[in-house]
Amino acid sequence: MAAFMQGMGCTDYAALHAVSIREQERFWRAVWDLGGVIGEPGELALQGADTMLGARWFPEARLNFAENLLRGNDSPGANPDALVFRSEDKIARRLSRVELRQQVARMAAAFRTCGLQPGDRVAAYLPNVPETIIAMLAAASLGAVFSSASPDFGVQGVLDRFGQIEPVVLLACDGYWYNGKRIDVQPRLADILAGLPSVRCMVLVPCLGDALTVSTESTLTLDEFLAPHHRAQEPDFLRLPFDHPLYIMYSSGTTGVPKCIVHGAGGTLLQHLKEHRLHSDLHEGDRLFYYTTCGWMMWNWLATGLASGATLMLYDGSPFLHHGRVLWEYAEAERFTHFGTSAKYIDALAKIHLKPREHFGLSAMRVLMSTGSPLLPESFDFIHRDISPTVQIASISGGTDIVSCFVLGNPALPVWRGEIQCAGLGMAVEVWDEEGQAISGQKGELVCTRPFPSMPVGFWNDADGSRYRAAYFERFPGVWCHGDYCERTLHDGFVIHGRSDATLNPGGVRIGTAEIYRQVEKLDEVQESIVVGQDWQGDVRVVLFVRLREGLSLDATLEARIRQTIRDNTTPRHVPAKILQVADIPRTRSGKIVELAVRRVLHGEPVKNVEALANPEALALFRERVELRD
Ligand SMILES: CC(=O)CC(=O)O
Repeated sequence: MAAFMQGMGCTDYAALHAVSIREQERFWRAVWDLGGVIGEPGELALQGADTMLGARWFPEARLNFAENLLRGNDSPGANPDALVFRSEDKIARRLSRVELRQQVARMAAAFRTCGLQPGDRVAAYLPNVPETIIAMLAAASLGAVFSSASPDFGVQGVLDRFGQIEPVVLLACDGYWYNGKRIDVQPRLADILAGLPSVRCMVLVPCLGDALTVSTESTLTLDEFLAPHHRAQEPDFLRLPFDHPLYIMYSSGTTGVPKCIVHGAGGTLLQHLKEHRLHSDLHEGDRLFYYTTCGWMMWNWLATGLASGATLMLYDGSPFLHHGRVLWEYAEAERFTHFGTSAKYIDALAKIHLKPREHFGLSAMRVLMSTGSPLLPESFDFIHRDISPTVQIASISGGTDIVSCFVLGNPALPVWRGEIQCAGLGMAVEVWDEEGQAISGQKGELVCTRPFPSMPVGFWNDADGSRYRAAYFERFPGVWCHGDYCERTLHDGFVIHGRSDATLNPGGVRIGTAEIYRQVEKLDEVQESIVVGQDWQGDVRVVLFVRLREGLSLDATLEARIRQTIRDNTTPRHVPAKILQVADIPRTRSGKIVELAVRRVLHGEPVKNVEALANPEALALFRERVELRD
C-alpha cells in the first residue's frame, strides 16, 4: 500500500483515496498494472462515468479470469503449493500450480465434450474442496459462468437457485464431513437432477473418501468424466470482454426466492487484486485462508488469491472440531499468513476461553480478517490478547452484491478498537442521513456515489434491469444504497450498526441492532442474541432473545444485569422492553442471524426462502410466545 501510494504521488491514505475517486481511470489502470493483469486493457478504462448505472469499465478489454489465476512461477524454489486442503481430520491433500493447471485443463476438455459454450452455466453442489476451484477455473477458462451452492442445502434450496439459471453441467458431491459426522447427500441427487432439465452432464465428485461406482446415462463419476482427457496439460484460455459473466451468486434474504446476482470477470478480478495486494498486503508465497463454504462470497474472494501468487488454504467442516483447535492446528502446521473468519467465530472462541496464542506457533500470521457481522470491540481485545499481539485486525464489510468490500483493512493505517479501518480505494463510500446529506460521527446509510468495477453486471432473468435498480438505486436515486446502518468515525474509519432494514424504531428513534449485541454479548452467560422490534400499541418495542451458556436459565438477576449493561453503555431507548430466553437462533448458511425472519414470525407472517437457513427449525422457538402478548 505504501509503495503504491508513492507511485500515485500521494503522501497519505486520505490523499490516495481522494485520487482514486477523482481520477478513476488512472487509478483502475494502475490497479491493472499492479496486478500484472494478463490481457488487453484497450484504450479506455471507463465510459459513461457520470452515472453509476451507465458506467462501463474497460469497454475494449479482453481477458480471461482463469488465465490470470493460473499464472505462476513453477521454477525450482518457487512457492510449490497452489492449494492445500483439509476436510476436518479425515482428508488432506495439496496441489502444486502445475498440477492445478493440468487438472483444470482436463476438466475444461471434459466440459467441452458436454458442448459447453461461453455463457453457459456450470453449477456446483460441492463442499470447499479442490475440485470446486478446479471446476470454477475450467468453466472460466472457456467463458462459462460458474455458480456454487454448498451441500448443506436441501433439494428445494438448490432448485431455488440453480433452477433459475438453467445449468448445462452440474457437479455434485456424494457428501461431506461435518463435526466428525459423515453426511451422505446422494439420496437428494435424483430429485435435484429431475428439477434441472437443462443439465446435460451430471458429474459425481467423491468427497467422502470412498470409491464411487454409481454411473447412469446422464451421471458420471469424476474419474469417468475426466478419463478420456488424461493427456490434457495446459488449458486454453478464451479471452473475452471485461464484463463477460463469471459468477452467478445468490442473495440470502428470507423474503422471497434468492436474487441471482451476476458478476463480471474483469470487475471481480480487478477489485480482488486491489483488495488482496493493497488492502490485505497479500504477496506471492503468502498462505491465504478464509473459513467459508462455496455458498458464500468469501469463497470467490479467497479463490482470486491465486492471482497474487498466494497458496489457498482450503478447509471444509466444522471450525469447532478438537474443542475449537482445528483451524489453529492447521494455521500452525501450514504457516498461514492470512487468517479469515467470521466475527461470530471470534466471539465464540472468546466465549469458550480458547487462547490460540498459548498453544500454537502463529508467527507467520500477519493479518486476521473478519466479516459476516460487525466485529465487537471486545473481540479486538481478544484477538490481540489471546491470538496474536501483532496481527493486523482487518474487519471487512461489503457482500455478495459486490463480491467484495466497501470498507476494509489497510496495512498503512492504524487499527482502532471496534472500527473498520477505511473505505476501499476507488469506492466512493459515504454515510448519508435521511435527506441524502453526507454525515460523519452520526449514524446513517452506507452509500456509494460513484461507479466501481465490481458492481454486478446485472441480475439473471432481469432483461430490463428493473429488479437490479430496485435492489440498490431507489432509496437515493442513482446512488448505490447498500442497506447497512453505519457511521464514519473521527479516524475516517467505519462502524456498522446493523442492517438498515432491521433497525429498531422505538418511539421513532432509530437504533442499529449491533448497538445492542455489542452490550449483551459482553456478558459471559450469553452465547448469542437476536433483537427485533415488535409492533406494540401504535409504537415499536424492543424485544431481545438470548441464547445462554449450556445449563443456564434466564432469571431476574441476569435479566437485570443485561438491562443495566445496555442502559449504562447506550441510552434508555436501547433497553429492551422484553428479554426472553431461546434455545437456538436462526441463521443463514453463512452464519448470519436473520432478524427479519424472526420479526415476521413474531408478527405471525410467513417466512419465505427458509431453505436459506442453516437451522430453520429454530424459527418455531419464536412463534406465539405468550410472554409477548402483554
Ligand atoms: C465482505 C462481506 O461483507 C461478507 C459478508 O458479510 O457477506
